[in-house]
Amino acid sequence: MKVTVIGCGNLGSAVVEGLVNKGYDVVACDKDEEALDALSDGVMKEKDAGKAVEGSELVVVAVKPEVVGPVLGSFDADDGQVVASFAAAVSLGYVRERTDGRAVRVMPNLAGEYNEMTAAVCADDGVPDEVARVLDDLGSYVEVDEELMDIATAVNGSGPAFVFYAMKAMRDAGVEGGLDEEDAGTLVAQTFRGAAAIVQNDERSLDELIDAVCSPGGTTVEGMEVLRESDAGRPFADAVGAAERRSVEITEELDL
Ligand SMILES: NC(=O)C1=CN([C@@H]2O[C@H](COP(=O)(O)OP(=O)(O)OC[C@H]3O[C@@H](n4cnc5c(N)ncnc54)[C@H](OP(=O)(O)O)[C@@H]3O)[C@@H](O)[C@H]2O)C=CC1
Ligand SMILES: O=C(O)[C@@H]1CCC=N1
Repeated sequence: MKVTVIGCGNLGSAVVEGLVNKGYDVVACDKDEEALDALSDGVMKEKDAGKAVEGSELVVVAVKPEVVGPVLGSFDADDGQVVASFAAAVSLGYVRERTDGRAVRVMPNLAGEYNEMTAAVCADDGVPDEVARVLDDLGSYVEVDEELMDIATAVNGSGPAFVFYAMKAMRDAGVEGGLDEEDAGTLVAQTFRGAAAIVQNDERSLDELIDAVCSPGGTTVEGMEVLRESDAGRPFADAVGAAERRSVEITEELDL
């Protein structure tokens, strides 16, 4: 399957590389030559969006929200092509009005590069097969009503940054305690990965899993007391709330 990705910055390049990993024919389009040069050799590179979308079943638009309109105006899609906006705050209706292709709104994240992304998707008549296949190959997806895209953006689009912040705090504490920075980084990264694997495979709730780690009279219970007393979950919830509000605000400010 041929996929065109327009906008190959932080997010678009991750999507391109994730698709290359899975053997897709990928056409990368960016106005910035350096962004194209940084991509894998197997990728077709094209600066002109009109040429880049020719023959592609799926066109991914991964530019900043304010550039989505001009980009959609720079190529003609037909109704046999799917045009998926991967931009925050850009409504499905905004895309639909600017393309003859089938419009889809996706909120992805940077883990697409390693085929570990999860995405939230909304579309008019269910998720088109082309999008379902690509998102499955990049990781996984959930279909949500459009009114939930702002909170989904905060949770899974912005989410990796919040997780990196928590990881940094734990790594730095490890270094402060005497661990080598690289060793601490390895321990923290695999701890997050392992914890995620448990959550994805175990039927116990998050609270039950916390209890499973807390041996009576042991070490974890002391750490959990610190987290609970300082209500350490609150700033994370507030961060998600702030990101959600900003998503709504961008849509309103730019009439997207
Ligand atoms: N970064 C992330 O983790 C996530 C981002 N997103 C969404 O992805 C989109 C892109 O974000 P991000 O990758 O961070 O942004 P970047 O600025 O890193 O990437 C955007 C790229 O698009 C290029 N570009 C701008 N105008 C055009 C054009 N007319 N034609 C082709 N390419 C163009 C930019 O070039 P130049 O730099 O020269 O302007 C740049 O290389 C945003 O809408 C964002 O909401 C969604 C989820 C996660
Ligand atoms: O920060 C942003 O606006 C984009 C959308 C989600 C992640 N990055």
